[in-house]
Amino acid sequence: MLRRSGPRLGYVQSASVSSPAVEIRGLRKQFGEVTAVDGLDLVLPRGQILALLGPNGAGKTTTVEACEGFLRPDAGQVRVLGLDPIADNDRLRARIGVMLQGGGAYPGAKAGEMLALCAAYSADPLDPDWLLDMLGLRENVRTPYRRLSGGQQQRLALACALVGRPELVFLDEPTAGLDAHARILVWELISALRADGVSVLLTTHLLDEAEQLADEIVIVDHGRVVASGAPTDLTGAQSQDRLRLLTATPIDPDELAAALGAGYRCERGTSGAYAVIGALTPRLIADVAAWCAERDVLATELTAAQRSLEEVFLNLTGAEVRR
Ligand SMILES: Nc1ncnc2c1ncn2[C@@H]1O[C@H](COP(=O)(O)OP(=O)(O)OP(=O)(O)O)[C@@H](O)[C@H]1O
Repeated sequence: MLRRSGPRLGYVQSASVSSPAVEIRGLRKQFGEVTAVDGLDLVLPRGQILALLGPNGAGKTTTVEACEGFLRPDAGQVRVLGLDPIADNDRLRARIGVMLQGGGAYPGAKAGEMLALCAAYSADPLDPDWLLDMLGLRENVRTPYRRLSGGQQQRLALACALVGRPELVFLDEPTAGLDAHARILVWELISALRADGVSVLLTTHLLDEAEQLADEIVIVDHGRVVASGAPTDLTGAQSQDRLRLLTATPIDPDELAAALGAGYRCERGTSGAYAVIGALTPRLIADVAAWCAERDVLATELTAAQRSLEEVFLNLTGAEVRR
């Protein structure tokens, strides 16, 4: 668990504020014929990390942009740090950090200059050199933005979002395109934010990222919330009632389920394994093994399996690719 480990940013946010960091009620946004967000509710309490997960086109970026004040909702209410992101935009700007894909408008500017510029907007910024060190960008201080690699640009965008000591940070796919080392660096930094009481709303396609970092995961599809909860709530709810069975030769799952009796189902998974769903008891394991033995089927694996977040996600949003 990365949480509470790693570096500290050294600016502790007060948790004793009553309004949530983000509160969205009934958000709707239409683009022509396309309903991007369709009555979405979401609450991010102060000092927590919330990960928005969803297939391509699910409405994640639209939701985040409504919070950042870049988009006017068609209906619903959005409050950020207790304020209206559009009407109170000037007051909010200094208190939130936004990680922009593409890093801003100065492709010729050097990395160090860009960060210094972002720092100049804050009354009490973090030390830019320290932040560049933290993100492994020290050697790129004099590199023009357009010459940075994709991963370096991504990390610089994160540094720009954080340098003003924001109370709340919006991170849109913060580790997209990063190599494994850089991803761990960024994960540590996000954990450090949480340890300092900073609230984080992030979107990601990486299920392990959401599982590692988030206090709360919200899965959206077709602009609506389809599931939400702590990672362990989403994956663990059914961990005690699934048996994963791998066999050397195929079996008929319906026949096995019928033999096990009422209260049991058996499904064939995509990887060739079977899942027996029902009360997980010592008797069940013995019965499944005996059923295989009677049919001369070699059971190569029999495990009390925990549903992965990926299974939960695919189950809720379907397995087909979105465009
Ligand atoms: N400015 C826009 N004009 C027209 N359609 C838009 C606009 N912005 C978003 N959409 C559409 O709204 C829907 C939701 O888009 P959004 O970018 O919010 O999804 P997303 O969940 O962030 O997707 P991805 O994971 O691919 O980034 C998509 O169908 C998208 O094409």
